[in-house]
Amino acid sequence: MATLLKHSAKYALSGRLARLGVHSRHGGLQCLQPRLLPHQRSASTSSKILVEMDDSTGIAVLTMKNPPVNSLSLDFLTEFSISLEKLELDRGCRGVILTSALPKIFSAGLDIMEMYGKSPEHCGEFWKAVQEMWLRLYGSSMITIAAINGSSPAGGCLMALACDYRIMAENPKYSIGLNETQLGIVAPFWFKDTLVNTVGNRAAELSLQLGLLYSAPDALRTGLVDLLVPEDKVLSTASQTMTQWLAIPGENAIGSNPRVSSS
Ligand SMILES: CCCCCCCCCCCCC/C=C/C(=O)SCCNC(=O)CCNC(=O)[C@H](O)C(C)(C)COP(=O)(O)OP(=O)(O)OC[C@H]1O[C@@H](n2cnc3c(N)ncnc32)[C@H](O)[C@@H]1OP(=O)(O)O
Repeated sequence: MATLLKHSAKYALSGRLARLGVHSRHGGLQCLQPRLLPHQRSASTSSKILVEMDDSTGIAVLTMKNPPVNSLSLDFLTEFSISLEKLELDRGCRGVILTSALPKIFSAGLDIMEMYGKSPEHCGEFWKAVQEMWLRLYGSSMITIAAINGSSPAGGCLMALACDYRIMAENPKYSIGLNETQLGIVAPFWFKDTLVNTVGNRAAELSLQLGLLYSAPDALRTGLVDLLVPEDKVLSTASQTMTQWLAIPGENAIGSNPRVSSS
């Protein structure tokens, strides 16, 4: 029942998502290997996204590679949503790890150049693409883990928040948060809701009103991220964590998520 509710809530998020249908990708218990063996891997790449799929575990690593800072441009967002949709349609894919190929940056958030001096039509298309990215990630029927290996302000933080679990590099130079207020912007309500659902009301109020960017230790204390690990362990820890989540029987890890399920 919980699973069905999760599915119906999730697919109600977007008419386009409804096309994906309700099917189970989370079969019984499996013994999963955290490491990817070369012969079991497949990779697909677009210019800004690399997807590496391990068929033996059902774990895909989606790596953002849009230098210099993985800003969320219209092109990037389009490629991102297409990549995620392909994984969603792949019944063999059960979990996605989201990470960055760039040193020091997870994502700088929305591409500022997409919002400056552009036509209303372009802004509308861009905004739709931002919403689509969030809907696909937040409403995914796969387990999603953000492997945050760099700074992640504003829309970059939203991406991480839209995942089921967040693992961040314990580098004192990295920061994360919905800092829109500091930029003279009010974070849209669904940015706010995603934050509230993660850190609770009071922490979200302070965070949004002051436009706080948290250091990695403060992000952990606030609950913005779930785990800090040394920088070179972010991806391997994400892989191990994913294996644990995918070992939860049936669809219970997904179905018991309160953000999309009411029983
Ligand atoms: C119905 C229609 C409605 C339409 C409405 C549409 C608009 C709606 C608006 C509402 C939006 C609300 C929510 C907003 C969310 C956002 O995400 S806004 C973006 C917020 N992000 C930032 O402000 C990030 C700013 N950047 C940084 O803090 C730093 O750059 C960094 C990421 C920490 C990296 O620092 P560092 O390594 O020191 O690199 P830099 O030298 O600073 O930058 C390198 C180059 O990258 C460019 N750049 C940085 N961030 C962005 C970005 N967000 N977009 C585009 N470009 C970016 C930077 O300018 C540098 O470029 P060059 O000078 O050319 O090298």
